[in-house]
Amino acid sequence: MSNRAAAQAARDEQLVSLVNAGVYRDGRWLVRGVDLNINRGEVVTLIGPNGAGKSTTAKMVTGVLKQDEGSVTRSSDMRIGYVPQKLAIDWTMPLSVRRLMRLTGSLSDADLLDALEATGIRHLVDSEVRHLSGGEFQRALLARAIARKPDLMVLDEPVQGVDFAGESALYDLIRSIRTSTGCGILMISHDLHMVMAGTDTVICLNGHVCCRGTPDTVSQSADYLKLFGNTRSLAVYSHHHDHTHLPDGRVMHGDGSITDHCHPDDGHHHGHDHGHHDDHDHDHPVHDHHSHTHHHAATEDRQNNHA
Ligand SMILES: Nc1ncnc2c1ncn2[C@@H]1O[C@H](COP(=O)(O)OP(=O)(O)OP(=O)(O)O)[C@@H](O)[C@H]1O
Repeated sequence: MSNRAAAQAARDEQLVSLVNAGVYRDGRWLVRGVDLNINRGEVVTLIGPNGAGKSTTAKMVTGVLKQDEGSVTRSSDMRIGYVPQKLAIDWTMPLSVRRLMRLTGSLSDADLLDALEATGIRHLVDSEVRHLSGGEFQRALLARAIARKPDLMVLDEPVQGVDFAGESALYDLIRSIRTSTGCGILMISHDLHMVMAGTDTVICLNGHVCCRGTPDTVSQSADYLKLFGNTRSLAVYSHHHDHTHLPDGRVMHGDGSITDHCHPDDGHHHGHDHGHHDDHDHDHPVHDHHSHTHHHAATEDRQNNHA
């Protein structure tokens, strides 16, 4: 059986499932009411603005954060490869790609070189990490994750610091990793951008699930168009939230009107009692929250070192 057929055949195998999952910290819900399944061979992308709960949701998936309500079920022997948004690395110290690959555990030379080969940077194995370009660095992080042959890859902003052409190449690479290994992939992105093309399922978060579906379904759905604009190209390539969560939990829409919910009559708030989402203080658009600054610190450091 070809790799592709094998990946296809295994598609029904569910790797992780979140049902009505939420995380409550410091007196508020960071994210709530998340339903999410990832099957083997499937690419699921979380989109949404800063502070929307994308990383928090990914951490529930990996088990780094435990949900405060709802359920999270993981396939028992699942291996997870995580590509973080930032790395706590001292960029003033010399660090080769080879050592970067082994920072989190031992790895045979063969597996190490195979992974670098798969991401197209085998020739850089002895290069200094701080001298890598943005795209090469992201490839090194991807290689580090796939070297351990994960069942599920979680990629937090995999194209940051990468130019437009490099971004397209990286998404191609991520898709090819999915096809050749059959792993499931959870990606996080700030906006739809190019991520749409290679994604099976898009879940848009804004403290809760705003909308979801295949890229085509999402970009053509009345709900999506209502939320994000009414031209398809705009819908696919740029993602605008047309509402602001006020500190008191109510929602101000683009036209200035204020309601208790983002889109009270369109059926997104399914099943559970989501009304109480908006009873909490999730003022996404206004907080310049520490985690964002924190997350990007290493990238900025790295870029400074490149400068
Ligand atoms: N451990 C924590 N304790 C308290 N608050 C937290 C914690 N982790 C994250 N937050 C807050 O939860 C909210 C969601 O954060 P999260 O990192 O999930 O957002 P995000 O969608 O990934 O954002 P970005 O695009 O900026 O990375 C933010 O307001 C953040 O400050």
